[in-house]
Amino acid sequence: MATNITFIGAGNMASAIIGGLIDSGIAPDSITATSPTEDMLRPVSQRFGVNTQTDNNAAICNADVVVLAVKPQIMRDVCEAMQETVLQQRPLIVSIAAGLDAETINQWLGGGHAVVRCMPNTPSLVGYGASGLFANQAVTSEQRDTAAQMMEAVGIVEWVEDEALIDAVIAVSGSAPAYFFLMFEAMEEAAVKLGLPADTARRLAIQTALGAATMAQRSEDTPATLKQNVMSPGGTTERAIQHMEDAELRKTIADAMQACADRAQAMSKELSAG
Ligand SMILES: NC(=O)C1=CN([C@@H]2O[C@H](COP(=O)(O)OP(=O)(O)OC[C@H]3O[C@@H](n4cnc5c(N)ncnc54)[C@H](OP(=O)(O)O)[C@@H]3O)[C@@H](O)[C@H]2O)C=CC1
Ligand SMILES: O=C(O)[C@@H]1CCC=N1
Repeated sequence: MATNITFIGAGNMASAIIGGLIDSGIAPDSITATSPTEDMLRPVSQRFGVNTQTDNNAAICNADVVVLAVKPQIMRDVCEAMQETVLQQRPLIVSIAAGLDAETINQWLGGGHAVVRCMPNTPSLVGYGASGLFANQAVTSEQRDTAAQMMEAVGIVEWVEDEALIDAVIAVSGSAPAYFFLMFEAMEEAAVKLGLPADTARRLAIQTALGAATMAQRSEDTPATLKQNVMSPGGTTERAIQHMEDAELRKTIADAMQACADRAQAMSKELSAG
């Protein structure tokens, strides 16, 4: 990908995408990351060998793609401070912020910009990311390809044509690595109560999740069938699954994902109003 990419913000999510891009063979000197202090930039510079900058405007001067990777709450100030340079340079803008729609970002940058809204997740760091993408009207097909290529370098990409669906993407993949990490915590705690050493329990739980995910990905069977295949009638799994169903685990998951999407919508209203 012969493209200069600047990441505004070098925190958790930007580092995950940068790490995935470097692993996929993208040249480190085509990537620049910014942060207000050198201290925050040292880890990405040392770990990935990318260019770093504390001045956002200087960092986007030669950028083809600008990835906005700061917290949603400071995005307005960050965008407005880059407005003049972005208006001159006209890069493709890729915003990864939760709860900020493409038009709000476009307006904060002065208007008329090609904006791709992207909802990635942290497994991008290891090449197993999952990103939902939405493009505004100004994005050309070439820019669409550039955005897709960038995120495909770190995982899978799904386009949505209705921007409102990005909130569903946040619920099912953007925030979802945390759901699985919670599951690992809970399984480890429970296995320790059953007598296993914590590190053994953690390794077994994580490997099992990896195995289940790989099977689900490769198999033509549905997750429901794969689950059924583990459940011997009258056996142990049936007992565990019945317990989860009785405890309304499905409803807990559905309610949690609804709360996630609702929060994204509320953030959008709060942040675009002011
Ligand atoms: N974490 C995740 O799993 C996901 C996050 N996102 C989105 O990614 C975005 C970033 O989240 P995350 O990486 O978790 O947050 P982090 O706080 O880890 O990263 C944000 C970074 O931006 C830096 N920063 C602050 N002000 C500026 C500025 N003026 N110019 C440049 N950089 C600045 C911060 O530096 P300092 O710490 O010094 O203030 C920090 O390093 C958010 O909008 C979030 O919604 C999307 C999907 C998943
Ligand atoms: O929790 C958050 O707001 C961000 C967006 C998706 C994952 N982390």
